[in-house]
Amino acid sequence: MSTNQQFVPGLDGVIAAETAISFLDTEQEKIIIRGHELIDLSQNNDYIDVVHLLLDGKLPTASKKTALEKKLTSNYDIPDQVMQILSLLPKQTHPMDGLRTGLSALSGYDGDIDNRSLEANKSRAYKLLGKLPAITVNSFRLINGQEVVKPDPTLSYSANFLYMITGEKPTAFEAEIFDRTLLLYSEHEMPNSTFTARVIASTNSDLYGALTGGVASLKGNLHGGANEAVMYMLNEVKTAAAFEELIQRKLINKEKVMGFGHRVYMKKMDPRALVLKDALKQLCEKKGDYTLLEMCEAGEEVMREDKGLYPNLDYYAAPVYWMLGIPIGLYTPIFFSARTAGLAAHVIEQHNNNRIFRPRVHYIGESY
Ligand SMILES: CC(=O)SCCNC(=O)CCNC(=O)[C@H](O)C(C)(C)COP(=O)(O)OP(=O)(O)OC[C@H]1O[C@@H](n2cnc3c(N)ncnc32)[C@H](O)[C@@H]1OP(=O)(O)O
Ligand SMILES: O=C([O-])CC(=O)C(=O)O
Repeated sequence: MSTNQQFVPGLDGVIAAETAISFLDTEQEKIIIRGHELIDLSQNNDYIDVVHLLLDGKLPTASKKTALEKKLTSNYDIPDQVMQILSLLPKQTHPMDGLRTGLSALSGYDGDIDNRSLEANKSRAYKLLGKLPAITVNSFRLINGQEVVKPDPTLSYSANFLYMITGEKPTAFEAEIFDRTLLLYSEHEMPNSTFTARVIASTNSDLYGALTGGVASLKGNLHGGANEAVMYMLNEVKTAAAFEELIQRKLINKEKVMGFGHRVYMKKMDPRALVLKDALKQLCEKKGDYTLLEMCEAGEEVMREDKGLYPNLDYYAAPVYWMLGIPIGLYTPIFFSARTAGLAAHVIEQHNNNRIFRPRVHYIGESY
């Protein structure tokens, strides 16, 4: 027995929601976030602006921005018991699983968890965004047997995040590049993790549960996990020629090359990747060492010529994070942390106009 609907593997091209949050306009090659172009935002605005845009619907005025920064800073603290839970995790725990555990544990500290009103959800989202850098960094540190690091509220949101990661106060240049990566990762229409979060939210479940599911989705290397996979691949060799060979070998072995391809931009470069390629160039220039850029460009060329495939954001995020001195295990958790703004906006939108997701199947089992 089957329904009359056509089955589309991977739901390729299927419309899953009506949204006012974002849209990948492939015809005009624009990533639209609430009417603004993400690439323009990455040149003229910072992550905090985009957080406000996603959650409050418009870019902030100067005073709203200051208020938002204060709101985030005042929510930096993590309950000690959550840190204790994280300290009990075995050291082979994947950093994304550490983050997932910490995020999930925070739900028990929300005294208003059953309140799904717009205001309650928004306030919850901002509180979580305040806590995410400390949860992300300290879950990683505790799993690795390192001391917990406390946030520095005198720094900007992104500078503090980077400071907690590296243990050193970043230069303005480093903080700005890191901020740009957060901004570019903040929202991207209907990737697997957003769909996951919306599906969970559609049962009237809460933001913590929806986000926790989002972490699990983002961990996979076909999605967010690709950024760390790219860096492991780059670290396998030392020169552009060797990297070219490595990629060619992977293609001969019919392996997927991480950081390439995209469901929506399969035959074009992800516009966000170009921005981070430029950031990598700037970082190489500062260091006076262009090796990583040369390797990435060599990989890009082989993939374009041999497969007609182009880099996605993760391909250039990886070497940028490497050059900022960020441990590889934190690449995907940072992606999630930045994406929390977009995911929360989607969960709020789903709660505000909800119908439970419940698709059908084509049955191909035993006859009956
Ligand atoms: C920020 C992000 O999350 S971006 C995505 C990050 N993920 C990655 O970089 C992982 C590598 N890329 C991929 O696996 C895919 O391109 C995805 C998951 C991003 C998109 O998947 P889909 O839209 O389902 O495309 P699908 O996997 O069917 O690929 C279509 C064809 O291109 C090939 N292809 C796609 N990506 C790659 C790749 N990275 N390396 C080699 N071949 C690839 C496939 O083998 C397939 O070829 P075929 O038609 O000959 O079988
Ligand atoms: O859109 C997608 O499928 C994946 C992606 O690039 C993202 O989540 O940023």
